[in-house]
Amino acid sequence: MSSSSSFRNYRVVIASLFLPNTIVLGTDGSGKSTPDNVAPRTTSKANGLSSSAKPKDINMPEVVLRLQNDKTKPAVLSRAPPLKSIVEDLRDRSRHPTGAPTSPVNESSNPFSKINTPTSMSKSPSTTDLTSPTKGPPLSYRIPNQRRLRRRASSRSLSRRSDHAPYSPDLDGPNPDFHIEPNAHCNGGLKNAVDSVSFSTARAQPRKKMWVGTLGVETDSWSDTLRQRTSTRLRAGGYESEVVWVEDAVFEGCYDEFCHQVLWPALHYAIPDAPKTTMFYESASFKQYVKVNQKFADTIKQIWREGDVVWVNDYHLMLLPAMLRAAGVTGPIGFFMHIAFPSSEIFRCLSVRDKLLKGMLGADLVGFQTANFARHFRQTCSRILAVEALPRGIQLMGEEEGSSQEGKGRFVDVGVYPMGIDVALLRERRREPEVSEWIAVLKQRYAGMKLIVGRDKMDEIQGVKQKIQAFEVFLEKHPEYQGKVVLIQIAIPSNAPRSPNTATPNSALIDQILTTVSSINSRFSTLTYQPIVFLPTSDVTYSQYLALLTCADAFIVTSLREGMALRTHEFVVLQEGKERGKQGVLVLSEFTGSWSFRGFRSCIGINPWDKTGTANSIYEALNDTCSDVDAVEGRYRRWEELLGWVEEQSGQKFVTGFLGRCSRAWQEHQRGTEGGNSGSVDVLDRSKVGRVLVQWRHCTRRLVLVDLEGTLWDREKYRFKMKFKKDVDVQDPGLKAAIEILRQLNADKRNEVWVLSGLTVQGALGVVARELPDIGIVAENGCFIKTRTRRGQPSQWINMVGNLNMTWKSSCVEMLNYFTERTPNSFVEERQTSVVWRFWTGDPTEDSADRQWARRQAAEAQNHIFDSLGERYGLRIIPGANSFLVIPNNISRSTAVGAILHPGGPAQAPLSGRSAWTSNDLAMASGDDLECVLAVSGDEKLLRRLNELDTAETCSTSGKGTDAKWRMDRAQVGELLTVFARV
Ligand SMILES: O=P(O)(O)OC[C@H]1O[C@H](O[C@H]2O[C@H](CO)[C@@H](O)[C@H](O)[C@H]2O)[C@H](O)[C@@H](O)[C@@H]1O
Repeated sequence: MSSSSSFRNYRVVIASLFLPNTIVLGTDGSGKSTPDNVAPRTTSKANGLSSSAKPKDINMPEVVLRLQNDKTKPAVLSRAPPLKSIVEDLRDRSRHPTGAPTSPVNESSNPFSKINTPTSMSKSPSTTDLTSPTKGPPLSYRIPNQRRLRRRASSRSLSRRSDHAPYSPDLDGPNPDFHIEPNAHCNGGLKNAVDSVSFSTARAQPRKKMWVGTLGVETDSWSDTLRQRTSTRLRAGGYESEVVWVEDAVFEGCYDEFCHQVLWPALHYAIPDAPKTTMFYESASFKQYVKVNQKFADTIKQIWREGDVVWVNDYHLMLLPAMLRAAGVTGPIGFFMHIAFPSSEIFRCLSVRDKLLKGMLGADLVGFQTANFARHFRQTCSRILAVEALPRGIQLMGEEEGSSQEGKGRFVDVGVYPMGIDVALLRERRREPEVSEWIAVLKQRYAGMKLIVGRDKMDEIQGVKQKIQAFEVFLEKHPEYQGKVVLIQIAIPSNAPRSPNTATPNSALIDQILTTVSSINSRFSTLTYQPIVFLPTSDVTYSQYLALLTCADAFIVTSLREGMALRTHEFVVLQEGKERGKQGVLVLSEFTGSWSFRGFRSCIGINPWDKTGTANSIYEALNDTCSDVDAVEGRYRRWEELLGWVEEQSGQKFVTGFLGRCSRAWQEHQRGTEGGNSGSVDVLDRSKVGRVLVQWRHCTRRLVLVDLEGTLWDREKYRFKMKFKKDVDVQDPGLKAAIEILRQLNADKRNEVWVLSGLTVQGALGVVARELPDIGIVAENGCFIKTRTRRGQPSQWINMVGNLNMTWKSSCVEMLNYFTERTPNSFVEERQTSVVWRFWTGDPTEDSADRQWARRQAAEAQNHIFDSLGERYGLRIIPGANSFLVIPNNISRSTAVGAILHPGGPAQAPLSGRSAWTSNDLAMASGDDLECVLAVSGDEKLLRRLNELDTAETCSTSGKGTDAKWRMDRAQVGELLTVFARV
């Protein structure tokens, strides 16, 4: 695949831990199984919307809730039970000691009730009937000790069919029945976003997709035949899924332990509570994590074909990109992190930090939900792996200077791709009659009351405890709201471990939350009022959920950290159609991805750690009586702004933006890879130089621009040999050889030679200037230009940056002195307008602990300088293998060359009254006679700029990704320039 046109037909392989659909053994509710030879349910597309058969999990990214089947819908709704008093309710409960919910929801028909909800919650007296605000948990309710939330505990179990007649699948039989159902565990946000994109019609969009993932059920006991039959069924059109088969125990170690107990908290910035949580940052289950990732790599390798784009999703698969590369996947690979990414100070606590980062860096593009997460990732890579972090991504160093692989590093793009929802589909869903019916029921039940709604996972990260506590403070501070406001909190089971004997932090937390809920309810309840209604997700249908969001006066998210928070986007859309100014208010934690977008600043932001502040915000959200025109208008405008952003940041934009960039990044990286597949950047060597010489030979005017150190002159080698003694450069035979080549080039009157350097005007450049007075020199990366001597006019050094604020230099040197003290044999080189830190003066090919230490120090130093001075003074840092340079942003060789080429530029030679370049020949100013430019440089910016000239032959010597027309091996620069000098 060498051109972008190939991408019009590409297939996207979406790797995500769970497939969108799963296999359930036995027949479905209607007694049907899914025959092997019948076409699967198809997903028809109309206006880009999925109209796949129900039940479907639309816009439920945080947990998959399903529509209830027909049994639960209008018939029940239209006969909603009469409003009962708490006395009646308690009487009912005493008749039904299990506390089984009496809501219209037919729980048995909700297959997710047995998956996402622990028995302890789904059957506990804490569950309550949505339609009855007066009902609730008995005040003394507590979770029994043995209860634990086991998020996926039953997910891989075969006993999911409790809603039907007992079923014992005959797994040994030749053809056990099975059917296909939506997978409760798949990332609903991702699935909805992918489904919102047309994979067949649009140009420059993927034509096909293939999901790769696990089923989310236990499969150890499945025969090979059953595996084959189910794999074949899911592969077919309509499902387009490839199953990754993982042993149950391996999956459990990977998912329940490593993902949920190590990665989940760490990536959400949770500090280990050592020594209580011994497994927090170090876990033997990493081995299982590796195995699961490897299974994915093996499976993808089998189906991967040229032209595919592989899209790896989320923290469960951080090792996969590098494994795919190792397995020989040569096409584009993208990695998207759906959850948060912490600062390096937290990430560095993970014992397997290097492996995880290197795994992700196997991708061409690594995407995050917010700029902060992306920045953390870049800094973490730079600090932990000592690689170069640039605003656009990570430059991997490749091999060290001097080795045969020197400079052959790879670039990994890092970008921000905020996830969004499928707004059109949500609107379609809310128009369904049962949603309206539930809206009517809720309005009647909660008439005269303010409704606050929340839906969160029951773990430390999503801050339910903080929310409940803040709500209590609110009721205390504003007694006028007692009896008038209800918080309906939908609880998603948390990521608790499976081990039956472990008392987990989560079970303690849930205990704490439910105790607090009980205590608040006992404090503020009356005969007809209960302030908090606590519901497990399994007790809420999707229609009820949409109705709740529609009726809510406020929606509150108190996450302590979160990747995005798409439920808030749903809330915003569902406020549509309300009377102007009556839209509900969003109260949103500042620590969510959603909050970090400008478009979301119209909500009420809260710090969830600040209970009083949150309580005040609840008051603010509810107290907006909309009585005066300004308030009405203000409320409406705020909601309108939120809606604008939700529409703008759609799921479709997320998918097409990420995949489009991933393909382009891969193409760019191909160009930058020596001998890359695209073949678009040829190596200019002896065999090909003839192609350039054809034109060169006939030019009467040639501009030669060549980098000195690192390109024409291997300075470091000699300096190392001479132990970096002062003024050693001027005696270097390599410098003399370089001067000789420049002399030969300059001897031809048709050539105007310019040397480009990062060195100061003294030292080596002083020697060049003395030996070759009539060539031009750019020193200190563009800070100084020495004009050429021609026609008797003396040359002179021009300061290009006389007006620049250089106060940053002393602070920078001070910081570097600190690092120098800790890094043996390092030193600071202060230049006029830049500072260099040489952190390694030993053997450049050495890979010792000392050198690694020096590189880590360098990464650390770069980050300190960048964070404290970079933005303030507009500095950039250019890292090298053994040193890095700190220089103002607006100084570059490219700018200097611009000044040389531009007649009115600052390099205008004062004596000639013309620009440095045109001083020799006015005709050049018009470009008429500018027949040929030869540029040999490692400066990509400069080469790109020169590419704009038709007559330029640009050659990159950096070994990195390049837009130059040619690549040139540094070792051959002298020899090739001699060829040019002779023609
Ligand atoms: O619980 P897991 O199976 O380990 O999955 C983690 C969560 O993934 C999804 O949420 C994340 O992605 C969402 C969409 O990009 C984003 O809005 C959210 O903030 C992320 O946490 C999934 O929706 C959750 O149910 C999973 O718990």
